[in-house]
Amino acid sequence: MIEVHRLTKRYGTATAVDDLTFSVRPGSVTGFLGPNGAGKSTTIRMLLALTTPTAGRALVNGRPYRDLREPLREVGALVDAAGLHGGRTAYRHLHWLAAANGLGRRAIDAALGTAGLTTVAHRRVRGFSLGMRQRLGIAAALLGDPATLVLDEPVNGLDPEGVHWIRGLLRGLAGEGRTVLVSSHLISELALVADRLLVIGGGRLLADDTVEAFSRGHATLEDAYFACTAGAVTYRGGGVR
Ligand SMILES: Nc1ncnc2c1ncn2[C@@H]1O[C@H](COP(=O)(O)OP(=O)(O)OP(=O)(O)O)[C@@H](O)[C@H]1O
Repeated sequence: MIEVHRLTKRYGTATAVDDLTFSVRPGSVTGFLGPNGAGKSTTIRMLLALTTPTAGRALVNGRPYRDLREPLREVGALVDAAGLHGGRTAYRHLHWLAAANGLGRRAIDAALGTAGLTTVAHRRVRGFSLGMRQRLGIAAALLGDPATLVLDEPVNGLDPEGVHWIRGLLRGLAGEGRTVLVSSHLISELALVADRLLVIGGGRLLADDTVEAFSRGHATLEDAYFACTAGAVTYRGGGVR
């Protein structure tokens, strides 16, 4: 369970997240979307205590992330797969995370297996493709078998087989009763995998609804999204002359 209450982040005079309140429920996949600069990453970073809020609260299982004793057992997160230590093998990377959270070899092997990395577990991360790094980030998120998952752009860099795999994984995790929050710009992907949507723009909540209710009255989910965010888009491409 994720609860965000009146969460606000200001950088100088700019407000990245503006009095945001929502909760993310167990047993479903919740898509988190919004235009570039909407405040999605900042919200996720505050939830994971990577950024300090200016005001408000972000709670995982009723507590701020900082108060979780073994956080990987409660919330698994994929934030930035690029930030990996290239000299480490996939196994060592997970081992290092596991050790800090009281987790053993069985947890590492299970996470590597789920992420499809068993055969490359002892290769150095510097030789990994973007998709393999992404899989390693997801393995790290799954390491502690957490009830809550927060995945920022998990599809990024994955090939079609990987995209298919993550779709099944997310559905399966929600089916087990976990809370799954997924940010993505790929509306077509969210249409396939999400039960609910949280849409933000300019740091504010624009919609919090089921995919079905959000799309009602529109031909596609994409159309519904464009209608919802029309007033919140800062950057828009022009046509070809
Ligand atoms: N460290 C920072 N210092 C100053 N401004 C920041 C900082 N981090 C984010 N911002 C600003 O906060 C706003 C929200 O950014 P954020 O990255 O959270 O948006 P986003 O919805 O994740 O965007 P995108 O879809 O492009 O990744 C943007 O205007 C951004 O420039």
